[in-house]
Amino acid sequence: MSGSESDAVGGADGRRASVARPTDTEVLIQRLDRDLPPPSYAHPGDAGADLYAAEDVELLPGERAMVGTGLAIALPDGYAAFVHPRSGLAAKHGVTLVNAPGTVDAGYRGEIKVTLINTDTKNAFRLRRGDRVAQLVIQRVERAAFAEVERLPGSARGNGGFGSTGR
Ligand SMILES: O=c1ccn([C@H]2C[C@H](O)[C@@H](COP(=O)(O)OP(=O)(O)OP(=O)(O)O)O2)c(=O)[nH]1
Ligand SMILES: [Mg+2]
Repeated sequence: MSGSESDAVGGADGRRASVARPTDTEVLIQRLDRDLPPPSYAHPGDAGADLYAAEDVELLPGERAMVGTGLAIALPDGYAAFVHPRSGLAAKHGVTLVNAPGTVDAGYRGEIKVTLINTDTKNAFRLRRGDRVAQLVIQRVERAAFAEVERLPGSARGNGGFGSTGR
């Protein structure tokens, strides 16, 4: 086995149909690749909607690649989308994202891409077009008004970090 899950390209897979609810935030999507399914939540209550690979990729041990998803989106202002790894690929194959989670800005209209890396030291990983490659989490985000001061207010943690509380 190559490690590929071989989801059907363009398959009307009822199991993964996302049913929109009235409380869902509308996110406009454009399928740049019409043969791939739209992003979909596998279960009600899932935070991540699966993204599909638009191309075949083979990653040798330690190798990385930018993988297209054939998807572009327009988020409402005040939102961002985060590209997260799939835990199954990580646990079974050591395949994750170099920049996890990748940040998709609300103003970005290009194709969402996935920076896949094979961290396995022995086995190559093969992904086929149509396989689920990553998941997209949509979140509201705050914009900061950065206010410069001479001295920051004190806190219980202070400057302690990087293991300051022990193992
Ligand atoms: O995993 C990712 C991360 C980013 N992007 C896209 C959407 C995002 O809005 C844009 C820029 O991402 P980011 O700001 O993280 O990258 P950068 O290196 O700072 O590039 P830029 O100078 O274009 O901001 O690239 C993806 O498609 N996938
Ligand atoms: Mg940037």
